[in-house]
Amino acid sequence: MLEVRNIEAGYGASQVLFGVSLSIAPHQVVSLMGRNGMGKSTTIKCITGALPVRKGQIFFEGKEITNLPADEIARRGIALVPEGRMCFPNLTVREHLVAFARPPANPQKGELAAQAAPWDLAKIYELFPRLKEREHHMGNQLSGGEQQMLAIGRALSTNPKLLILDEATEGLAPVVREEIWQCLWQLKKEGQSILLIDKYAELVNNLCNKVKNIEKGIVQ
Ligand SMILES: Nc1ncnc2c1ncn2[C@@H]1O[C@H](COP(=O)(O)OP(=O)(O)OP(=O)(O)O)[C@@H](O)[C@H]1O
Repeated sequence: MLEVRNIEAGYGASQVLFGVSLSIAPHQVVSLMGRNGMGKSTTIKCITGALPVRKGQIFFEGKEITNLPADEIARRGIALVPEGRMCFPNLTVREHLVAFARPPANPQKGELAAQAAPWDLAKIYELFPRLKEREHHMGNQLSGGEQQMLAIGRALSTNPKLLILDEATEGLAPVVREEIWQCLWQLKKEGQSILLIDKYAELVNNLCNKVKNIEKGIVQ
């Protein structure tokens, strides 16, 4: 469903990606692993349209999406749970989960369905009962773990075909981290396609169908 072909990218005069290739089949969970500063987040920025690709191509469901605007890439069904969560301080939990919601893919239109049952508010609350309890709290009244759950819930509310998580368990208490990993297992069970960046190698290896390593901006 996603194919990244030999992309190159960087910031100003500094080149960070020197040839990253990566593919994700429907319902696969794939991880990009690598030491700090190797270009994992930069690769994700290129896929989601936040950073221009200088060379190479990216295809999603067979169509080229290289350097399309970020909102168009999101509309095609790629949702990002960004590093740092990026919850809005002045929106309630419920508002986060309805403001960005989108209906699921329509298989009758030839679109690939992302999962068996579409994500609506009830299903997101079932996955994260804590969000239901905090439904009327503002984004800035939540703990780090709750914000992370909200960031994942918000991404799921768009019924993405591909969910991308950038360091989703970073900085969380062990018990909350465990909850997020349980959620990822649940998503895998439901057939959600996922691209995951996380530094817990053993957990990543257990969960993922495929683990790719990035070294100095190169993934082969
Ligand atoms: N906005 C930016 N402007 C300039 N350089 C940047 C920018 N963002 C990242 N870089 C640099 O690009 C390189 C790759 O960064 P990137 O965030 O992709 O690494 P990463 O593999 O995700 O590592 P980390 O785990 O530390 O986030 C690093 O050297 C970083 O300093």
